[in-house]
Amino acid sequence: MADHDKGAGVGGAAPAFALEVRGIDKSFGAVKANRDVRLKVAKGSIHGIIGENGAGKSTLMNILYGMYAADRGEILIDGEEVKMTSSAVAIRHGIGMVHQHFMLVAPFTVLENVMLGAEKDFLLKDSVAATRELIRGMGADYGLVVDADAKVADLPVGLQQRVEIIKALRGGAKILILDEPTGVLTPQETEGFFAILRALRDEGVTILLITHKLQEIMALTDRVSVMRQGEMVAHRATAETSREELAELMVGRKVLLQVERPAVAAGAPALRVSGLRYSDADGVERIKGLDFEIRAGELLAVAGVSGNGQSELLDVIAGILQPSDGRIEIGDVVIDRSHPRGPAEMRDLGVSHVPEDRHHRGLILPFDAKENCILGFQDGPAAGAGYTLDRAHIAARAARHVEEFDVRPPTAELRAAQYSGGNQQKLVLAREIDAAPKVLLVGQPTRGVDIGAIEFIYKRLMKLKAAGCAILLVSVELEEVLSIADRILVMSNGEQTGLIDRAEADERALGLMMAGVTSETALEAAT
Ligand SMILES: Nc1ncnc2c1ncn2[C@@H]1O[C@H](COP(=O)(O)OP(=O)(O)OP(=O)(O)O)[C@@H](O)[C@H]1O
Repeated sequence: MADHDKGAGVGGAAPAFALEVRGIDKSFGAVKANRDVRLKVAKGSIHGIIGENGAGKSTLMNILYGMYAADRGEILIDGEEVKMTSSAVAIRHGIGMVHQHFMLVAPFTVLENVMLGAEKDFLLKDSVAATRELIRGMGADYGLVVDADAKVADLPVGLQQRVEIIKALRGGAKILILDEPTGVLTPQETEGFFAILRALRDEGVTILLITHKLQEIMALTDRVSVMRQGEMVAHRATAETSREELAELMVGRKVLLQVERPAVAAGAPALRVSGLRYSDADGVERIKGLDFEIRAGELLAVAGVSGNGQSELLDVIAGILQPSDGRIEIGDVVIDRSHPRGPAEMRDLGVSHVPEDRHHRGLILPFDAKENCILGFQDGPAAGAGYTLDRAHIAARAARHVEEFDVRPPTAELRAAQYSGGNQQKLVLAREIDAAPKVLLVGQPTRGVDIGAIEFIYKRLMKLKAAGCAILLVSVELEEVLSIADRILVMSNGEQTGLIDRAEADERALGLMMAGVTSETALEAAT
């Protein structure tokens, strides 16, 4: 085991460990997801767990939470060994977990969700009043403020996450596991979330945080452990390491934390959007008049707090939603209310789409990677004679995607659900980029993706740009927007508050525009 620990135990009494893991092994068929994993987590600390996609982080957390049985190894809580045979056992021992994909019941209220599953326990007596009091207390003590009577479906993701945390803590959890908690949060929500975690730590809660964002590790954690290919390869005190060192420990080589943007001379307009409006089924106007164009070889990034119309913009251009007013032009083809086009027709015009939600839109999780690699392309060369599919073509195509996009494990035989999050994202990107699109629509391309894969995805996007593709990218990550965009469109409440060159932009000005300030005022205020 390559367990080189630096900066541990600086004199004084031996630290108390809330959690200790010894020699955990776990295989899925031939895949060794965890190998002799060892970990010690100090009480009342925030401990980061990092590693590439597929390194085995979620597997380890699922074992700690009793969702998977380890093949071998021990788990100690407060120094006592516990057989984690189910989540109920984990919860009884004070472990709470917030999953990457929330597990709330959308039509229920916050209160109902917090009660769900605990009806028999502490909430049985006078349960509604007790739960209401619990939610109020969590707000007062930790900043987990949320309206108990709001319907979960109506809450922004940041508040839904608070509900998940309240649920995880409701039985008095002392160890909180968070799997990629900020992947879906806006920068503003992330700040609030950090404050909550610090408040919890100050109250003695031990937090295990899985994240791909090294700046979060640096800003928030006390210690950090690195996993690679199923093993724990290093442990560090956060104060004694750097983003660069952590990136290298994770990937096993130096990683470029900056993207090289090739100088591409922009060509003819490939996508033009004028006076675009969209109203949803309830008549609420989500897009309120957008005007922009993207030339061949250009990358336009849409920045904004999520829920400000960006998702709808991608869906309207992809042909999933129809505009209520205005027009879209792809080359010389016009799409408007009287000339609507569906997703298949947009694809035929050369528009590829990497949707924001890979689980619901990008993949069919029970299908294998081969089947997923032809979604939307089943009528092209993948089609065999009559109503059949050309299996040999599909297998070759999937194998190419796996190879070119470095999908791990390197096989197209698994069901999409069995790949780790980042590898699922690579499968979607591979399918859409392989179509050599004229226009690529991408939503949150690096959500849940590790640092090596981010570097790779950016390179592929730059290559596509160099080949003359016009790219429209939606991202809540300002760092991402600033590092890869040529121009930036800012949306706030469905309106276009700015369209500026990247060279003119900085985080402050963008933040102001995202809050609804127009670009002239924002740029002036930022200088
Ligand atoms: N239920 C499963 N069945 C089969 N293989 C699985 C299953 N869950 C995980 N694996 C495999 O185990 C390995 C570790 O996956 P895991 O999800 O733990 O990685 P991770 O570090 O959390 O990755 P990511 O950062 O992408 O979420 C991967 O190779 C994955 O394909």
